Amino acid sequence: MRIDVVTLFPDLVNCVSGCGVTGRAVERGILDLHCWNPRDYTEDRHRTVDDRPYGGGPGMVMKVEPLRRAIHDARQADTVPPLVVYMSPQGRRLDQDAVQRLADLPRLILIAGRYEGIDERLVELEVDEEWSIGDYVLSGGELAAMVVIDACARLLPGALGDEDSAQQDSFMTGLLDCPHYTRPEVYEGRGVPQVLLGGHHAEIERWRRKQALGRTWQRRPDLLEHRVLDEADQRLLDEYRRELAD
Ligand SMILES: NC(=O)c1ccc(NCc2ccccc2N2CCOCC2)nc1
Repeated sequence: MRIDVVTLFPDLVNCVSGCGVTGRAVERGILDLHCWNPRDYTEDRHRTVDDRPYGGGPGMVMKVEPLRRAIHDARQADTVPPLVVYMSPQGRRLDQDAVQRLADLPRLILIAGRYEGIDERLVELEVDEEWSIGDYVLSGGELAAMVVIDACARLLPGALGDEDSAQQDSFMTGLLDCPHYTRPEVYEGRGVPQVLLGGHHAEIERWRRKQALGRTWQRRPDLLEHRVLDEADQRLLDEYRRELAD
């Protein structure tokens, strides 16, 4: 998968290619990441990428032309047609299904805005979809773009070793994850659930599924609202709730 990011801070975005799952994906050639800086597409002496907003008001707005030229070069860098995504608080809320859809595409161009945002005519002319990583304001779109890059990279074949793919599955079920434990077996008087020490795999899987269902019901009931639990899951959830009552 190829991802191009249009950003005034390529050094920030390129951090993802230096470490972890994303770094390994880049190293393995699973993820092809490139940054394009609108400041390199200015023609004035001061390399101006922003200007004052029409209608007045605080802050500055990113100019169309430098962004447009950067996007044009990003598009031309590969024959594969890209989906152009603008990261903004006004975008649709990103969730795992949306990430899976983006990760299945051969190419993405992510636009990271700064200042108070970008000129609306750039959005009209170049942007296919607007996405938000959550209802909060960041100083720029770069961190949102890096979230998209990370979330997509994990889904690319070969990016996760087997040891991680189990982690992937638990989130793919649309449920919250179960608790995790590792050595020491007792820490400040707190032990590990006995079932995890017994090596009985069916029992362990059952316990993990029950914890995932129970925690989802307790913390994010909205995730269960549109979900019909099969009989086995419903029984596990009932058991979890009974144990809570004890
Ligand atoms: N939730 C998100 O995905 C998210 C994404 C970007 C972002 N910021 C960049 C930005 C992009 C577009 C418009 C405005 C802005 N902002 C610029 C700085 O000033 C505030 C407005 N913030 C949050």
